[in-house]
Amino acid sequence: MEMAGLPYIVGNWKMNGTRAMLNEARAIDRAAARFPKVQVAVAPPATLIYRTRDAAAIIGVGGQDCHAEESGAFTGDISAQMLKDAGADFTIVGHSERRTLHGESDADVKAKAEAALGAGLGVILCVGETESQRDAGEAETVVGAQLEGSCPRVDGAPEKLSVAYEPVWAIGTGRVPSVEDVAAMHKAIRAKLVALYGEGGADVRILYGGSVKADNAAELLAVPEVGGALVGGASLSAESFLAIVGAAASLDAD
Ligand SMILES: O=C[C@H](O)COP(=O)(O)O
Repeated sequence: MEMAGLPYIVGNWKMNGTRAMLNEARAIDRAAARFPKVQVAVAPPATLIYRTRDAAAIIGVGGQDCHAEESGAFTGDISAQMLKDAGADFTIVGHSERRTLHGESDADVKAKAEAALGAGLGVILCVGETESQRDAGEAETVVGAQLEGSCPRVDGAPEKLSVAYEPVWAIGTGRVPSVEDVAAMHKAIRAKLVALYGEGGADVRILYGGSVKADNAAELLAVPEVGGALVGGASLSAESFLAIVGAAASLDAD
């Protein structure tokens, strides 16, 4: 379900949610019908993908990670084909929590992104600098290198690819970069995507993620080259997530 051009608001539930969370998914799905100019999706834990797909008619449903191989002796892992089979439309890859806590390299992330595209999934590829990298003035260099190393190189890659810029220091902290810093980084990401993919790189959606809430969403989503948001904590209740979806819808109406 690719709807390039529309703001893309994606909830990453991380390791949160048992079946009771399906009520939130249903509420998000029902409300999404009121916002046809916003593409809405959630990435529940893998255990809930099938049920979320079953409970929701309109919104996209995605995984939070996948293995690069299709099948095999990889205890605890889930392949892109399995996500697709469970009803996923897309998967997140390269989230900083995977890069940091699971030691995933750019090469690992690239292989995962290519596997996901090969399985017919959309991909949200995450990049972002740490606080010390930003303080050292290295943020754009670090993010540029992450993109070089982890962007998928397969035919038609850009069509199903989104990039999420998530400064590590803004995730779950309540801190967000200034709109100027977001604008500068998204501009740099756009230039890198065009360098990597040519014309197709101009259409890749670039999401912002990191402490997006109802009260800052409109300001962040209005920044040039911000094509949506990857939302963690505020996506865990339909009410707070829908406030962000509503902010995206109002921008479109302006
Ligand atoms: O994938 C989502 C991000 O890590 C942002 O999380 P957060 O909205 O809780 O800061």
